[in-house]
Amino acid sequence: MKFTEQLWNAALPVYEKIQAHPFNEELKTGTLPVETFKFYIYQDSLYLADFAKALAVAGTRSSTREELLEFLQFAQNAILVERALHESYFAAYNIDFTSGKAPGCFAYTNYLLATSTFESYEVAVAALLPCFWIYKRVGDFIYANQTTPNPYQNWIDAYAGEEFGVAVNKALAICDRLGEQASETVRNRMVEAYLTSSRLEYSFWDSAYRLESWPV
Ligand SMILES: Cc1ncc(C[n+]2csc(CCO)c2C)c(N)n1
Repeated sequence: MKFTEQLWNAALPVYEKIQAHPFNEELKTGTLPVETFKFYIYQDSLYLADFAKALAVAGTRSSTREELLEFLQFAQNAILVERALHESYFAAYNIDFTSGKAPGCFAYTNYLLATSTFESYEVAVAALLPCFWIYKRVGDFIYANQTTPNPYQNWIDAYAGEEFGVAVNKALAICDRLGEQASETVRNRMVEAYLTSSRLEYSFWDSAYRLESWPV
């Protein structure tokens, strides 16, 4: 069994909860309230800026130039996606939030930044993988089962698209190589990191669905 298949199995219960979460269910049927989508887009733009930094930092810790280049390309792409969000959705929906990161976004971005900086390269890669893989699987699921016409079509298309699929496969190949070469101890830490990020992916959607704010 490939190492990434082990990761998938370890976090399968979390993935199933993500796929069935009312945020994704309502995105699929097009019934998600627009205020919720706006809140999510705003949080995602804050997420992507830090995610790009975490990818770049993880890349600097790789042992090959090929992987450094791939991570820098992922990072560049995350910034371009963030810019596209601003140019399309922020303008179309008149988004002008100033509230900053909600707790769900804060927890996830800080986990990724800390892990990519202070953990081993292997563990950092495992922590970054759910951002790619879970999004791809959720995107494909929603794309295949969506109600059309759907007000969130552009968003759905981006994550079910061919281009994003290529990036996901590259991230998977890197993680498989690292997992196969790692010791048992490192592999266990990679599983733990993958699981934590999967839980934080869930929390991110749940936070947006609840329009989460700080209790104080
Ligand atoms: C919370 C959250 N998690 C994952 C993604 C997906 N994503 C956006 S850009 C990118 C990689 C670019 O190379 C990935 C995987 C997201 N948008 N928001």
